[in-house]
Amino acid sequence: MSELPVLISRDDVVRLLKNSDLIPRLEKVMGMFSKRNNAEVIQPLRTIIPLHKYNGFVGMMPAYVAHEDILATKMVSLYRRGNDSVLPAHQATVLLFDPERGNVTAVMDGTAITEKRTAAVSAISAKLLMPARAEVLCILGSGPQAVSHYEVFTEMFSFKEIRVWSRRRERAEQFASALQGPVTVCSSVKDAVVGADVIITVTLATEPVLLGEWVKPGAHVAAVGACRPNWRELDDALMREAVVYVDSREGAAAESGDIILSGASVFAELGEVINGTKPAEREKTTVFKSLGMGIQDAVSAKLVFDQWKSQL
Ligand SMILES: NC(=O)C1=CN([C@@H]2O[C@H](COP(=O)(O)OP(=O)(O)OC[C@H]3O[C@@H](n4cnc5c(N)ncnc54)[C@H](O)[C@@H]3O)[C@@H](O)[C@H]2O)C=CC1
Ligand SMILES: O=C([O-])C1=[NH+]CCC1
Repeated sequence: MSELPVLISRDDVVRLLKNSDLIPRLEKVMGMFSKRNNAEVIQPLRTIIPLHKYNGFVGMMPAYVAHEDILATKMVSLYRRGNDSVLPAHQATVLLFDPERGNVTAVMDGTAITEKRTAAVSAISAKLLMPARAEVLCILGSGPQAVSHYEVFTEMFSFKEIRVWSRRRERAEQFASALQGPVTVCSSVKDAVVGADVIITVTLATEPVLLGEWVKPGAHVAAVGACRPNWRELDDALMREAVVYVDSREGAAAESGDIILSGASVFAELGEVINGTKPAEREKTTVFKSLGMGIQDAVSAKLVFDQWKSQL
């Protein structure tokens, strides 16, 4: 009988997963993924079980990173709940395996991993694609992803102004007052977006909230929501005008309503920019369409587990 897996809580994941360790590992694994070498990285397309009755779905995200010998699976649920629900939209668990023996070594909170690794990947996209003198950051949405994006973007960059918009103004005010630094709360998406150099969309919208006509030429958009083929956050004008980068071409073709429904073409994966095989078109308007990858969860989980063991 194998040893029982260890359980790692949300508090431990938050404490152990540092952006400074995570970001180089995410860059490395996304670069390896974009080489499409199955001997290095195996990441099947996410399997989705729709739960129409509950207005949600569960996604299964297995991945194997051969170079680091990391085998993991994340299970993540997403429910579009009513405004007054106290339950979170996303809940996730990551199983980390011993790839040699085949047993599960750790079961850990995947919700914090999802928050941190998604924001870290958006920060990598901004590092590579935002205009050279980016001064104004705009965040659309005020949920956990808005918080994790605020944290890593303020850790990595120095913006002169940070704006937030949320569908319910009181939520944007709560978001702003819970943070360390000054944030301008905006009453409309247009007010938040006009003149911004970097725009992060972290909403649960299913119709476009961000219109191309408001976006400053040369701005960078990290588009994080709208993860189903019939959901949108960005309009056709923006999708067709911008140079579009994705995390995975296969994922984007299967899951991104913003890409599928606008007919926009994908210019490159972020991993290709990291590898230097595709250019970073910084001076043009760029969209990074993020959907999330099992390999991002796998390297995050390994990092958490290694840190956790080192502190025993
Ligand atoms: N690309 C990736 O790897 C990942 C993407 N996500 C996506 O990021 C987004 C944000 O996630 P969380 O902060 O956890 O979600 P959340 O549900 O806690 O927050 C979503 C925000 O969107 C707003 N919102 C809801 N419906 C809206 C609508 N119709 N129009 C405009 N705003 C609306 C809410 O008021 C809230 O401010 C979601 O779309 C989620 O699926 C989440 C995890 C990973
Ligand atoms: O990668 C991920 O965990 C998710 N992407 C969209 C919803 C959850």
